[in-house]
Amino acid sequence: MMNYSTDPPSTTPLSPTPPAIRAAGLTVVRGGRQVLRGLDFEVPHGQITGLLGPSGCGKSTLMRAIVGTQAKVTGTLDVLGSPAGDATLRSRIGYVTQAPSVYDDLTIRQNLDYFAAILDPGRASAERRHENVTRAIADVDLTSRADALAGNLSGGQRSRVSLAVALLGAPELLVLDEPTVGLDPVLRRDLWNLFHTIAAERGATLLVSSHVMDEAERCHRLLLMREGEILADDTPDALRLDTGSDTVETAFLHLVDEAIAAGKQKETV
Ligand SMILES: Nc1ncnc2c1ncn2[C@@H]1O[C@H](COP(=O)(O)OP(=O)(O)OP(=O)(O)O)[C@@H](O)[C@H]1O
Repeated sequence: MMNYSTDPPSTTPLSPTPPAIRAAGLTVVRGGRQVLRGLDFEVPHGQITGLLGPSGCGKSTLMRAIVGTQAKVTGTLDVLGSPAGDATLRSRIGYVTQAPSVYDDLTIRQNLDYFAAILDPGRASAERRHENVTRAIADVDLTSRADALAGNLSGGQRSRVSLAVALLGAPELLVLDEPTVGLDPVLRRDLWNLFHTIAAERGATLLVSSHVMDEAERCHRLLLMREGEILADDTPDALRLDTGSDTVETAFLHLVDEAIAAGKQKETV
């Protein structure tokens, strides 16, 4: 096909954006057992990467290693260009664990005011803090409950308060451990829309774990895990195509069967 572009050809090649996360030979030992076994992968910048796999496969452990709270990590793990756990990364990463970390005796707004004051202290930034808190509460659709005590919220609402706390500092990387557990389908859809807005408009990178395979379809890329290993690292479309499957769930099951068969073959050789 002819190229009718009148733009001059670029003389300096564009340097590719470095990945947000890069792991090589990443291993984690917990309770004397290797729970992550020599992982090699990259998470691209500005996209939503889903971390999927059955319960106990190592998703939370991998997230803890990425945010720097996991002990006994060996191999290479670079996050936003620095080694995982580096002190300079603290304000650049938002992390939401499976257990919501909110103060029950404070309202939603008071919880956020408290964390905002830690992130951005001082009288001079009071107005900015107020704006950030109001925006983060609206982001997670809790404006109408802003003055409710956190102790009186449902489980799903409490997880959304934790997510709002993580959004406060406008982090470059958001690490979300099963953020949609216990939420109804409408809220799940709204949260996934919010994740896409955060990636598209703020250029943030999101790593979101789930064991609900239909959420895989909402990600730009997927890391499929099983028993401490990465089974696949690709886009949902490529995974379905490569395995001749209609859904990511069927593709995952196909890959599990392949891995089991390969394991058996190794045993018999
Ligand atoms: N504190 C601990 N001490 C020892 N082993 C642990 C500890 N926490 C988790 N493990 C083990 O590490 C492995 C990975 O656990 P992890 O919590 O990372 O899995 P997961 O994929 O996040 O599971 P889930 O979806 O159920 O949260 C599991 O085999 C688990 O038993």
